[in-house]
Amino acid sequence: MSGSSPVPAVSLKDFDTRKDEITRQLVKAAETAGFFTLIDHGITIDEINSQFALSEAYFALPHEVKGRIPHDIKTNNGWEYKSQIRQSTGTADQKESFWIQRNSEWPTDEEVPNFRDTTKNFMGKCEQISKKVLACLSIALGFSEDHLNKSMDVEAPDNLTQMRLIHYMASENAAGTWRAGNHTDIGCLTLLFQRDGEDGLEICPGRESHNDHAIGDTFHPLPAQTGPIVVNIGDMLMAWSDDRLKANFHRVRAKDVGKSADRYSIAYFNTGRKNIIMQGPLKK
Ligand SMILES: O=C(O)CCC(=O)C(=O)O
Ligand SMILES: [Fe+2]
Repeated sequence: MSGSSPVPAVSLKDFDTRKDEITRQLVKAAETAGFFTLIDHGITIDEINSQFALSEAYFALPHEVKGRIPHDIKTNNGWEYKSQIRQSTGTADQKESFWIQRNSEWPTDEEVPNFRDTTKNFMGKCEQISKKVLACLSIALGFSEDHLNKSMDVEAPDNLTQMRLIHYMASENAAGTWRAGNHTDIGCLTLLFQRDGEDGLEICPGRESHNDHAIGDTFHPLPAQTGPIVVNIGDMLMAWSDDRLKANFHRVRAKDVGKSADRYSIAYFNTGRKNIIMQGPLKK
């Protein structure tokens, strides 16, 4: 690991002609750190900033308005406030978040102008990028190029892929609390957007051995940058690759001592279809 980022940056430039090289880079990172960043992915800084502006506008709404769509685990849609308790910490993450799927209920244009159209468009771009990565990983695993994407069809009514807007509230002397406790992602592949200066994400890449929830293991900060997309392998893809691709632990911290400003992040969780059975190459 070197430089300011503990994970490799992979460029998607000229994807069609560089697919073999990109595949090699992606699979190497996915087999070790379980994390990489994507650059030249086609979403502009303006588009990313606009999506974050909508997220800030949404979270600035009064609790009564956000509570109009409460988080529902059956629909994967809605707002939660300091409610997610991680197994690793047993305490609630110090954050609020809004979960959305394509067929979700959305804030109205009066509540947050253009929220729905802009966010749907942004989700569509995340889907296109995810498709490229999943095509490469399918090939690397010895499957046909469309193997992983077949389980992902976002138009299918049983698709569970979702976007999550996250807001970590400003805090002071946060020792003993977590913005997001140690965890691996349960889905297939996560795309995460951060903004310059809003650090706090820490990852635990390439552990040779691990203990429960990676407590006591070494975590490395992954500096926040507007532009590069942080991508990580989730538990599903680890299973579907017979453990070859690694779902690694990560967490988000505020400063133990002193003030931490608000932090916003946007995660796109490729989760796949509920009614499709997937197996790894060894058909275990
Ligand atoms: O907000 C972040 O940077 C990470 C969020 C995360 O890991 C998650 O929601 O699964
Ligand atoms: Fe995560």
